[in-house]
Amino acid sequence: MTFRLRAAHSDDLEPLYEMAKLTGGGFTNLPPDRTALGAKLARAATAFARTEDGVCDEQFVLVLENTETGEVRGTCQLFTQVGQQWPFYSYRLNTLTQHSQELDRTVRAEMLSLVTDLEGSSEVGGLFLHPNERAGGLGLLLARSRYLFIAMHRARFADRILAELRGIIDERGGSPFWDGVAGRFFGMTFQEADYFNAINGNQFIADLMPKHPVYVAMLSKTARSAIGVPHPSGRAAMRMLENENFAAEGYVDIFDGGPTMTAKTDRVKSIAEAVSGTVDRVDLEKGERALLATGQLSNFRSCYGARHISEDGTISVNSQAADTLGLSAGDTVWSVSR
Ligand SMILES: CC(C)(COP(=O)(O)OP(=O)(O)OC[C@H]1O[C@@H](n2cnc3c(N)ncnc32)[C@H](O)[C@@H]1OP(=O)(O)O)[C@@H](O)C(=O)NCCC(=O)NCCSC(=O)CCC(=O)O
Repeated sequence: MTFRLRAAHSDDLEPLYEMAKLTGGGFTNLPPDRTALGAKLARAATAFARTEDGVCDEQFVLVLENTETGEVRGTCQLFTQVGQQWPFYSYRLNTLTQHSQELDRTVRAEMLSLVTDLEGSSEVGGLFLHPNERAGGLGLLLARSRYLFIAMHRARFADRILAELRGIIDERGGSPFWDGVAGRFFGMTFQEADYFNAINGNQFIADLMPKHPVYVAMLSKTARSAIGVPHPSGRAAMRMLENENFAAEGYVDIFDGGPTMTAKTDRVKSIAEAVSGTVDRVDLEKGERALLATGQLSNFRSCYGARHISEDGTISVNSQAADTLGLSAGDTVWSVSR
């Protein structure tokens, strides 16, 4: 079976909707709502169509396609500049240390402070692979292809990049962090808020969120233990982010407490190691396993393959990858070791 990533277009609405229904909720970037997904695809079409360089508030959607059946089996997204239309709020976990001489006691209090520190960053998100295709390396293809896309369109992205991981959700679909923090100010369950959020965006959360720092010690044990902890199904995503040099630096989602991971864009491993070259031969038999990508914007496509980089910088690729990407000698290809 051969898989290829490509730019999403409006015909991908139904498969995206079918996948969105499988996420189990709380997955902000992939709501199971045709109107919201259609708007996302329209926004991506505008981003793919703009050819000037420079960072502005845009969003790209990519899909993973089985090249034999044409079926869409996975998706991922890139946001170039968060916090432009509305503030991008996060909770930052801070520590306040105080000392009493009379008691000879030092007390450390952890606090969650509402901040907009990450405003202006780029974001990767909406990573989803159909459950039947998991554990075979396709998740890595999906995630890492985005970094090749960034390397290939570097001027369209900011110098810092973030990824938000979904937080803990209990058996009833509730969020212990929501129940302990924001939920107290909204008069809504997490599921109601999640649904409203999927359809209308999360501005209402920012509007009604308490603006003062929250002392962690005053939260329930279940809310406390959800701070900065990813949903179990997000562990693979977290592992992949860590492998790319992203780190959790104390920022958590104001909604579900899930960790926000950040990195300097040029230090993301797959971006730093991505190289471009002109295709020499397309019949390579033995080479280094690699991710290969080609094409600009709406014509972007990527897949797994094999490469050999010659001393003059030209690159030979295996015939299957060349077929999958439609490559011939003289084309430009970007690659990174697998
Ligand atoms: C995240 C993906 C796409 C990953 O796909 P696969 O499970 O097929 O992954 P894979 O390619 O086989 O493996 C990727 C890497 O994760 C590791 N891995 C796999 N399962 C793991 C687990 N349970 N705990 C820790 N690590 C795990 C593998 O060893 C491998 O790392 P090594 O190579 O080191 O062995 C999928 O699991 C999925 O769709 N999950 C449900 C949706 C979801 O939670 N998406 C993330 C949302 S968060 C988001 O979108 C923001 C983050 C982002 O966009 O990057």
